[in-house]
Amino acid sequence: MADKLGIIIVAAGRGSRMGTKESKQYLLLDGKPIIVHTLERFEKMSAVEEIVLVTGREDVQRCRDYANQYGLTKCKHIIPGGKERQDSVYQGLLALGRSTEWVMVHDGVRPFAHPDHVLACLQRVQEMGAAVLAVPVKDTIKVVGSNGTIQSTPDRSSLWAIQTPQAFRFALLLDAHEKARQEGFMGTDDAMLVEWLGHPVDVVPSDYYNIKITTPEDLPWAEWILRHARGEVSE
Ligand SMILES: Nc1ccn([C@@H]2O[C@H](COP(=O)(O)OP(=O)(O)OP(=O)(O)O)[C@@H](O)[C@H]2O)c(=O)n1
Ligand SMILES: C[C@](O)(CO)[C@H](O)COP(=O)(O)O
Repeated sequence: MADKLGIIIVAAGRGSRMGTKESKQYLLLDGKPIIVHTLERFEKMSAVEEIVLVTGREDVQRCRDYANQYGLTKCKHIIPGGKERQDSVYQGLLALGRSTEWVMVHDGVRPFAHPDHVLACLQRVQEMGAAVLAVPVKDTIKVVGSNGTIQSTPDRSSLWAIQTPQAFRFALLLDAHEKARQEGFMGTDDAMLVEWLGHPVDVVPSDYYNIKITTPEDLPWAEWILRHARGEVSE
């Protein structure tokens, strides 16, 4: 990719569903903070030149120390985030600046995005302007009403669980964020803001190892994925 590509890694959340005193992105996985595992994945990719890490205001210095300790030389900006994930991504966009052509947004608590899938996403975004990783859902999904009964069963063949990274033409994502801020529209991912603008978003197949570490039962699963990636356990 010849044009300027910026990576935003958001890690300013509190991890309330994890329920630990320490925010989940700093919990240790094989002796290393989860956020460092995630950053190392992107640091190793030759297509990646510049990473913006968005953290809690109180964690900026800690993250600077990690960047030095673990040799994360591509982590060029470490900045404070906002109240919601969407606010944190917006701060990342401002830090990258308008000379950026392409941007990829990734959750700091998704340490296992496969480099081949990240590259596939980068290829697709150049054709489509917006591309996200995803996997087909494995369960039957129901829409449940406030009275606790099933309202409907969407056709599973069209349901995908959306992951990160999510890649966009920079100007498109900035426009989506600025309009959403003006109109008070909130989305749980960046694709949602771009969809809201009416722009198509391409879905790039990923794998089920690219989990978001969200609740306590994800931690032993994450340890297993790490060992599996190193060839220490079989399927
Ligand atoms: N204000 C926020 C909220 C979330 N995130 C980041 O967005 C990613 C995905 O969010 P999620 O898993 O929901 O993290 P938390 O918001 O920390 O978790 P919870 O919702 O359980 O509090 C995480 O890397 C998280 O740190 C962020 O940068 N800024
Ligand atoms: C961006 C995301 O990881 C895509 O699956 C997800 O939407 C984040 O949502 P959460 O509400 O912060 O878990």
